[in-house]
Amino acid sequence: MKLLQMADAVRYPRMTTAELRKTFLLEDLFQPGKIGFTYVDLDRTVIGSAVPGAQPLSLPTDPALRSDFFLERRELGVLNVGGKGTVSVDGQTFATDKLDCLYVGRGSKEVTFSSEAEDDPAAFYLLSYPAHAQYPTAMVKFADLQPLHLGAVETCNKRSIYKAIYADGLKSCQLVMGFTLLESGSNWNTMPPHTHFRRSEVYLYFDLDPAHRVVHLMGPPQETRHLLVSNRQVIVSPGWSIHAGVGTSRYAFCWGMGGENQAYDDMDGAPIAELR
Ligand SMILES: O=C(O)C(=O)C[C@H](O)C(=O)CO
Ligand SMILES: [Zn+2]
Repeated sequence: MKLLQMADAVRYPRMTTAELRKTFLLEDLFQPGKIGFTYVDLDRTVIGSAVPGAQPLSLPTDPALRSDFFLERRELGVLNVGGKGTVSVDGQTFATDKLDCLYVGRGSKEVTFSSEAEDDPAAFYLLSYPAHAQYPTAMVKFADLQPLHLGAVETCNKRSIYKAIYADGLKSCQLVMGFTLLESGSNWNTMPPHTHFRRSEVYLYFDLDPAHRVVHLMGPPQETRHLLVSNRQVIVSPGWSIHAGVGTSRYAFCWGMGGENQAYDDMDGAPIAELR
């Protein structure tokens, strides 16, 4: 497991492009036939991916966790952004299609991931935080999610927010997780932007053509920087940072949060005209 140490808002303005990318961007997820993780010291976030091939992949523990099994003191959100695949949790199996989301509760011991077809493998995005209590392992299908429609054609930010793990959906200790799909012709996400010092956030950009990029904006509203992000790469966004982006073509993204509260709407808006 890689260990990632976050920069703070004081050090951040003097960072080079390479330093910003090394600190806030995870570039090498979703390796075929592999499961892998990065442990971030911010909110004890663990970010990972599993792309099973012919053989299933098991959720391993790691010396960094000092636990007998991965979910001994943690909870896990799983979003399938690839082909059909199955997640098995202590003998209970969940057949997932693309955009189905699973919550795996603290205390779950044996978790395995498999693909239905090797030539169209499942791509499981994994996001985990410490958990103080056990909530039931459960899945929500994409078709059963009720989207929240935001934005407008005129501002190129028409999009649908699908909340999966949150107070009125799959229950969790601190993880809040869902994804946002942009309408054709709209390419801005989270604009106007916001911060929420009470929670850090993690964005996985996906369904982006390999030749295209998302220009992700980060930093305090009055001190922004940008990062050029490719398909299936992850941005870590501390509570002091905005997290917004504009694509050079269509994309989707999964957002997930951990921290002080689970109130999705608890955001401190940053008016566009005040951004620097
Ligand atoms: O497009 C959006 O707006 C989002 O998806 C916003 C994220 O869900 C978010 O930042 C939640 O805090
Ligand atoms: Zn946010």
